[in-house]
Amino acid sequence: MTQELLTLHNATYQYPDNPWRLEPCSLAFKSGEVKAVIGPNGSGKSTLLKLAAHVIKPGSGKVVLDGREMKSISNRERARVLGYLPQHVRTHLDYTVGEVVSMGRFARLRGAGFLDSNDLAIVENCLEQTRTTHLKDRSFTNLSGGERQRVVLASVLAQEPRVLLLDEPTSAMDMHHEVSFFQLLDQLVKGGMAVGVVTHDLNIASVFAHTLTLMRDGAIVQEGSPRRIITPEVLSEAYGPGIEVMQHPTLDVPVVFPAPGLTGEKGEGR
Ligand SMILES: Nc1ncnc2c1ncn2[C@@H]1O[C@H](COP(=O)(O)OP(=O)(O)OP(=O)(O)O)[C@@H](O)[C@H]1O
Repeated sequence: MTQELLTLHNATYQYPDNPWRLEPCSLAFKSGEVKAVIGPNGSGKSTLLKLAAHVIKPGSGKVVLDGREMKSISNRERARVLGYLPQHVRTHLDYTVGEVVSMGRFARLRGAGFLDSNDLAIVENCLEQTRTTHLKDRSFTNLSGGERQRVVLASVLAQEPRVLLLDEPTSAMDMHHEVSFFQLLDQLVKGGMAVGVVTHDLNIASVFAHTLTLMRDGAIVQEGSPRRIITPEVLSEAYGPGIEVMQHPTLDVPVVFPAPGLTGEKGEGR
């Protein structure tokens, strides 16, 4: 049975210096499910995820993690249940990949605060799962964008979270690495994790997500299965016209293309 591990109840948010506002949002991240949050630039996807991860706090409404209101949970407790990967991970400090992934264990360290053999085995396993073992001794700052994204996932997985929130985690990956990344998410949810992922790749979302949450202008406009959301009618509510949807040639899912003639110079006049 799917269990709601993280829920937003009419959560709103307004940045201090910006009239833009996240309208009351209610949604649940469930065990066994990948939920993709989609929508045009500036529609509020990252804000929604930051609220869910307690990086920012709701102006009204509430966020509940594993049955407890988020504001009553300590940072350490939260990090044992919830892993959050922001859109941009910046570091100027010269850590190795192994060190970056080991940092994911901090919320779970016991005793004197050193990694024991169990922690080290978990770090190795997270490197393997994300195919980054060969990068272990490299400096994190010298990695390519796609390599960094795999390493920060490894670090978040080292927390052993039950809920994983990922903001555009594959934006710098080539298509094969993107597919293996989503295959890993699929395995993780089969093991009982709840995953929320912001992505602009509607086709990868159609293949791997169980539910799509579509946003526009700071509000959730639709939620449902890929088959229900990936239609020209529903998508155009958020993205406007110029969308074509077809059946994937080998998988039983819809795929989406910009419609030539409506999307700029290349399509005009064809
Ligand atoms: N720190 C901030 N301070 C003020 N306004 C912000 C801040 N971060 C985001 N915004 C504004 O809030 C709105 C929603 O931004 P958000 O990053 O949630 O959108 P998004 O859907 O994730 O966009 P994108 O697809 O471009 O990443 C935008 O108008 C943005 O300019």
